[in-house]
Amino acid sequence: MKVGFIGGGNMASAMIGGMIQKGVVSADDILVSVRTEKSVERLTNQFGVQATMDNEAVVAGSDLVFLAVKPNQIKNIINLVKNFISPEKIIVSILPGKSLQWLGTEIGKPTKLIRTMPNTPALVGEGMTGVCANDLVTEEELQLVLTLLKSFGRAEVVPEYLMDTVTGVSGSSPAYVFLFLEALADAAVAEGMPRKQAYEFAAQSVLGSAKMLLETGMHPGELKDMVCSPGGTTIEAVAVLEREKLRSAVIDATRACIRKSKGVD
Ligand SMILES: NC(=O)C1=CN([C@@H]2O[C@H](COP(=O)(O)OP(=O)(O)OC[C@H]3O[C@@H](n4cnc5c(N)ncnc54)[C@H](O)[C@@H]3O)[C@@H](O)[C@H]2O)C=CC1
Ligand SMILES: O=C(O)[C@@H]1CCC=N1
Repeated sequence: MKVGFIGGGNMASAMIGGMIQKGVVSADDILVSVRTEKSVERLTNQFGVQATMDNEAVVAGSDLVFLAVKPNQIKNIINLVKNFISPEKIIVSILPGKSLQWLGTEIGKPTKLIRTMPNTPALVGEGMTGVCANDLVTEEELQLVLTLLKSFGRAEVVPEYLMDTVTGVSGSSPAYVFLFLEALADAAVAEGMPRKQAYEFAAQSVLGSAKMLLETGMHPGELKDMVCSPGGTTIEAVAVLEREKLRSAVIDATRACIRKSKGVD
């Protein structure tokens, strides 16, 4: 199977890297179109894929095509390539805010469409992708796409009305987590820890905490309580985070992201 990507930026590169590393698609079977010669060179050197500036050639030559450009480019791209989209090809969007119906209308003919929202931890095999499909996609085809997406992390089917929520809770959230990690490390640096070591201690702590939540099935409040010794150090930090409204800030920020995803034009 030939897998195409229109757009080879941050997100597509993370997905391509993950797929090749896991061996679900070989680099020879991946075609990518980008806007500049420099990007063609980067993708060829980095992954050994076939990179080009010819979007039509990528659609014509692929069985499955990921649309991985920015939302403001997608109308133009669809106009350029729609004549090369045939009924047996599967089109997989990774764009926020663009519904299956919107994509179908732009393409202008019955097309197998899958809408996804991945995230950049795909680059290290720990992505999280939300997925929904239109009714022209068979169960077998959906499973095939899930296999591709699971090569770089977890992937789950969700109803389409939750896709903007997926943008907020996992698509965009690595950025919020990196802000938190940077601040955590800054505090350690302020107390004299070398920067590199501070990132290692902070990142491994967040990684381990996330793993505990996923693997123990325990409530996050219970896991937090396990860390807070009575009269101890942790509860002092928790009290400051509560006073500074960390949780409200995260809820408000995530909902702002979801609102933006709903309103993408
Ligand atoms: N970066 C992220 O964490 C995530 C991004 N997304 C979505 O993925 C899409 C791509 O985002 P990024 O990779 O971050 O953006 P990016 O700016 O890194 O990449 C965009 C890519 O599109 C290509 N491109 C632009 N115009 C083109 C054209 N006319 N023909 C062919 N290629 C063209 C560029 O060469 C570039 O490779 C966006 O819709 C974004 O919302 C979804 C989930 C996570
Ligand atoms: O910021 C963005 O628009 C994209 C969508 C999810 C993550 N990055």
